[in-house]
Amino acid sequence: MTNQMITARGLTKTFRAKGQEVAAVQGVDLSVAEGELVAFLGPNGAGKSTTVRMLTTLLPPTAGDAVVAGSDIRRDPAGVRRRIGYVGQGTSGGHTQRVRDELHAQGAFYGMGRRETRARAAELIDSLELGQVANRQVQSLSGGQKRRVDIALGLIHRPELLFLDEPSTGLDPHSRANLWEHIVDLRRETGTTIFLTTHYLDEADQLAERVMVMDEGRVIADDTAPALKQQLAGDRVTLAFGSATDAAAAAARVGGESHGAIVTVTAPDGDRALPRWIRELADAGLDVHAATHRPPTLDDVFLTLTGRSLREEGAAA
Ligand SMILES: Nc1ncnc2c1ncn2[C@@H]1O[C@H](COP(=O)(O)OP(=O)(O)OP(=O)(O)O)[C@@H](O)[C@H]1O
Repeated sequence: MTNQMITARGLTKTFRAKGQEVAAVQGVDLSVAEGELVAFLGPNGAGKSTTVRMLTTLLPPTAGDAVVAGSDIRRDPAGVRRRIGYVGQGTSGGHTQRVRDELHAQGAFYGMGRRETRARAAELIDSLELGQVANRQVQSLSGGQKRRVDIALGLIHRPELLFLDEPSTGLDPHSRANLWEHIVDLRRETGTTIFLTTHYLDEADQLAERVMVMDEGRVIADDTAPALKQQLAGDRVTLAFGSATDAAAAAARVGGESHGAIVTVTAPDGDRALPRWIRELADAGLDVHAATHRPPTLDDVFLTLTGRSLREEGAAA
């Protein structure tokens, strides 16, 4: 049987701020197996960071329990902290120390010996391609380099489980892609279990073996990205007609929606259904002038589940 690295049951956090209650996390159940790379996806304010802060023992839950890397978060928080790495949002913001010294200090913090710390720091500097900047002050680095230093700091004590809270927020697309490559490589080399939060759909889609979608304090979906897309969204097919009347008649036949002369329809195997629809509609005297087909995205999944688009919310934020 696979060992579980995280098991949480009924995890709940209610904040009281200015006389108001905020139900940030509402009874979350989750399991992460050893070696998995899981993305925790959701819009701003969904409760992702609050969940991670409870799992990493930075915040006591209002209710519920969790066992993380073999220790109970309430009974043995020190045990959890010893075995996990945590990279928060903007951890190494304004450090005046050099990269290498920062890593050495972190090793000492975890009680590692001098020789072991130095060897481990050198290894991480190498695998995260920080060699060129190892003697520079952290505060002088680019956003992408700083995030790689954050990850090295989180990994210095060889944790079994690494939490990355929005690792690529604020990075340009090139630096984000570069950071993902490093995360994937590290994972392949070390087998570290990784739990990352993100509100980037493509990040969750490309990086993670499993995606948990969170909204308004609850986990509303939990599966692989292809399974979520297939089960909850389906292919999106768009058909164009010569008139709104034709489109309305066609929509009724194929089970889609018409907007002016355009029909949109969602189907599990839209690519295969398309030629059949075109034939059947032509037989009924409804000429398809143009047709497009696109596979579903995680945003379609979120839209199906919540009626809202995560992409628009992300853009608004
Ligand atoms: N210390 C706090 N006091 C009061 N409310 C809080 C506190 N921390 C978080 N919240 C609220 O809890 C909810 C969940 O916040 P959380 O930061 O967990 O969301 P998130 O999914 O991580 O969002 P983001 O993607 O913006 O980081 C939000 O409504 C937030 O305003």
